[in-house]
Amino acid sequence: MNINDVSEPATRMLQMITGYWVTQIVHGAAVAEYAEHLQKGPATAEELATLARMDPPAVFRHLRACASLGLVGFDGERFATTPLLDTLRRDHPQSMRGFALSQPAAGHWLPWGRFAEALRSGRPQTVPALGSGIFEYFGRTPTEAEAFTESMEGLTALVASEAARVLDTAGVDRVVDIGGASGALLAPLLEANPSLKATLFDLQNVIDGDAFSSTPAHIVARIDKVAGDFFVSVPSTDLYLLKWILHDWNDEECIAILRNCRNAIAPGGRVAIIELVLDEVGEPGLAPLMDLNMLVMLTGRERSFAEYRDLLVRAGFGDVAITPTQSPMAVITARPAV
Ligand SMILES: C[S@@+](CC[C@H](N)C(=O)[O-])C[C@H]1O[C@@H](n2cnc3c(N)ncnc32)[C@H](O)[C@@H]1O
Repeated sequence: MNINDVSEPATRMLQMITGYWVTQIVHGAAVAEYAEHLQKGPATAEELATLARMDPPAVFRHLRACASLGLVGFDGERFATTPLLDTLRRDHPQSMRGFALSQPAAGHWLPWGRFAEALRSGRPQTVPALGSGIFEYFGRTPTEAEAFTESMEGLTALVASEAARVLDTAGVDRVVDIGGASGALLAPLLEANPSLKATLFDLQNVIDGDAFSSTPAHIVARIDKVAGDFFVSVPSTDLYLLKWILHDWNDEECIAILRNCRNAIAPGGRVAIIELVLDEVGEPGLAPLMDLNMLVMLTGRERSFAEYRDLLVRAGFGDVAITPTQSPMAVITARPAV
């Protein structure tokens, strides 16, 4: 077996099996803030260890592994950043920092450590691993919760301008982002339509957190923040956004959320669901892998367009349409059935 020949099945398998090492190496780079520190110029392992308050020999070994993965460059003395490492900067336009901090942290890592049990039982592993569901866990671990909200912001940046391009808000008074986390989805919509108002709706701990960290102040001024539980009720409006909400929940829970939107929707209103949409079995892409994240973490699942349409119809909506975007996500719109 040639360990460098990725066309060899055993080599690929070895890479897959040790994939979690890479996950934690990237997590360590985010925790040590190499991307932020190296933005100012190349540095030695000792200097980076001092800045990060970490063990210098361990930091050198970490940086050597990072160099072998193409995360940093090395000139024989000092380490330098790369475009890949730059995506771990908080101010990067497509920042992956929050994702790198939150996915390999205990809230996701411990349930994923029980993956085989999720396969056996078909049930999420958050309660056995964390003692509660993930959103309750975030309620008592503010640092991890903030990293998760930041991760949602980074991933939303990949799709927000596309959502604004395909969603016509002419004549819409107010858009409500249900479970909107950092509110990053709202900014391009508000930029595109100067008369549009917006509400960010999420759990109390999220609303109290560091929302809108990357949103310009003149846009933030147009957004109300409302704390609540979408299983109880949602604010009334004429356009609801639900991005990466329904995939968290099982069919009955999704229908409960959608019925609350249906009950509160203004005449002529719409819901817009923004999700990865499952394709044929064997199609490459994020959706089949995200589906397993839902299996381990929550009661939800990824769905096909037909499955989303079925949920919407059962919750009292019709006129269901899907618009693909130039991101991995699609926008599914619906209006109350007459
Ligand atoms: C997967 S995140 C999606 C965040 C955001 N929509 C996005 O796509 O970036 C799910 C969001 O739903 C919120 N959430 C979970 N349970 C909720 C509830 N019962 N009521 C309101 N928001 C809730 C979480 O706090 C979190 O911000």
